[in-house]
Amino acid sequence: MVQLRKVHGSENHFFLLDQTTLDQPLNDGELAALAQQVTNPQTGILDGADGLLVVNSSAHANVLGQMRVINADGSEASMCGNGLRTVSRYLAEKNHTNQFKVETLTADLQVSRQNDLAPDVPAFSVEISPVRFKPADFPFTNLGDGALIDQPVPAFAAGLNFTAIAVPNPHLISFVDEDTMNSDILGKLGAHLNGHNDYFPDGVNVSFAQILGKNQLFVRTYERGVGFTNACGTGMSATSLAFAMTHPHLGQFDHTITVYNPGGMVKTKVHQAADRYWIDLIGNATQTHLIEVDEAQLHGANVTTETATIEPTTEETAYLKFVDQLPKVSAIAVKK
Ligand SMILES: N[C@H](CCC[C@H](N)C(=O)O)C(=O)O
Repeated sequence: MVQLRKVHGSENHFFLLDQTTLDQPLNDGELAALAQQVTNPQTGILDGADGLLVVNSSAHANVLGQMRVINADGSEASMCGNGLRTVSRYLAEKNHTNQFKVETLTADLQVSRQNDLAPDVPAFSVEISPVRFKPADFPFTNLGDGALIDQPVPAFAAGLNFTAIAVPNPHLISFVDEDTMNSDILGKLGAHLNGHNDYFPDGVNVSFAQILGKNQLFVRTYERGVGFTNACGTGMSATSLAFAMTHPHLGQFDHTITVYNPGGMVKTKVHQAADRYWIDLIGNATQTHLIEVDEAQLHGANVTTETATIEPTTEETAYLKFVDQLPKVSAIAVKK
């Protein structure tokens, strides 16, 4: 029997699998098949999830593990901000330490345990980088041959400006008013740019942001490979950087930015040094269920209520209590 965990950052839900506990790690095809099966509300368990976080060993110095991210549709992403917080907590508790690095597809990222956000609501800070802007980094086409920063793109939506930032997974961001936030524009644009389109051949995470005040945002994201999620960590991080770059009198570098989302709230801090940017993403790392299943069922993409034993923790109740005491900033409800 091996252990699987159900975890979330701001109600962006994942199953977490530590492959170092397996006799035989899953190959890439098996990982994609398992992600699609177990995250599907119909075929999986616990109302499904937004993706699968895979922990492997790392040979890099001062690095406690490697994180891979498989979206619900089986596609692999280079980064996952909410997921990295939960992987960091898992590795911190497994190795009895609170500050270290985690290897991701393009960089070893600094992570550290933070004070609990509330009783039984553990929190971590994770580095989001590298940050890129060139069309080839997404990739995107037909939007000019330089960075896309605060530009109108009528083909996407009339009257909106867009910014493209890769962290390093690809993000398209627009600052919008409340009516636009509550309209179907984000869902339609997200579906279009993640289907057959002339701009983002590999898809893109699309975020709409409302500016609530100085260093305060509400962000909603239509994620590549998933659709609407309650929060997207890299999306909120990229949006915070776009905020500081395009609204410098409201979004400040090196200041804490509070980012509300349909699943709760995180904090970000955007930094700029000579030739690079990076973002700190701080928020909950909640573990809602411990799951026991035979390794063979993982290889066979067959984790169901028949094959797995599922134990809830007390942390979801604690997290919802934390969310209840937050200011009500949006009518957009949590997606189950
Ligand atoms: N859907 C994303 C990966 C998950 C990122 C998101 N869940 C986060 O917390 O950053 C992509 O394909 O780039």
